[in-house]
Amino acid sequence: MSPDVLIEVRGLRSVFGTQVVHDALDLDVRRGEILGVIGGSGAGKSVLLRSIVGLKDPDGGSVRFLGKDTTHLRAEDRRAIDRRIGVMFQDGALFSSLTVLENVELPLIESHHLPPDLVKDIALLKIALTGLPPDAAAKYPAQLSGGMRKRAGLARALALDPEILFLDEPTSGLDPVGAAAFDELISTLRNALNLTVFLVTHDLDSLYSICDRVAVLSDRHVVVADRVGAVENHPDPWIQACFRGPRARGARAHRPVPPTATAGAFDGNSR
Ligand SMILES: Nc1ncnc2c1ncn2[C@@H]1O[C@H](COP(=O)(O)OP(=O)(O)OP(=O)(O)O)[C@@H](O)[C@H]1O
Repeated sequence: MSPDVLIEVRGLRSVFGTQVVHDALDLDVRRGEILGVIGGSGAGKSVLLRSIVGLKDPDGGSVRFLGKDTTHLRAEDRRAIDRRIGVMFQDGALFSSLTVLENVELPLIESHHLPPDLVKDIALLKIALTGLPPDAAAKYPAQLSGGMRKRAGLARALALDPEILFLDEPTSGLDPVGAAAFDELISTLRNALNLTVFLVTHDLDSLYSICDRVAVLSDRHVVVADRVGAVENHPDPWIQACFRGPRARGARAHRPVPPTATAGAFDGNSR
């Protein structure tokens, strides 16, 4: 396994009853990249994310994290890998009975034996990193806007200083300005914190503006994983329908010039 590959998925099979969601699925996640994962509704993007982060056992094949097969780990080794992974689910998946601060403190309390004051300081730092105002820390999730809840979910995903961040449709439900700001935040954090980002999305603007590579799920496997400029020319019918539509034309037209800092963070960034 190349040292540039952080996660290697090989021959993944995922089954629910009689439904085969993934079959012979291969995918590499390279260190430092923002990998966009797209596909039609029900193509298996979220199940793939859950399989990689250990929330669903593969029904076949393997998931390797830094060369280590994660499917047959002792609990202690699983916890060590979990500490290197941050996950932000679509709705933020915050505990409604806890404040934002308490939500972000929780993984720190569960994983480290740190003094309460230090836990609080680290959590407040993560909250600030995501651009939330200081008064958001004391609020409950129901008192926040959708965009603020997503930032709070991101702060919690960053709590343990992960190497790799998994984001499940982070811009869904945001207005275009809020979605663009969230994209920029992800790109900035990737560069500042040397993160690798696995981004499940339906948002074509995100693909063009921040993703180094795009993996397309169709027909139970990854049809192509490449720079967006190469993916959009792939002959797969779903890809053609996706990238030839009016929304893709709009996203391409607004493609920003990649910042030089982004280019430096990932060698393969050559959109
Ligand atoms: N726990 C589960 N039990 C049974 N079926 C499941 C379960 N989780 C997912 N599935 C099925 O697996 C398939 C893939 O689901 P998944 O959520 O990964 O799709 P997706 O590509 O993320 O879709 P969307 O873009 O709509 O969110 C769907 O048909 C879904 O119904």
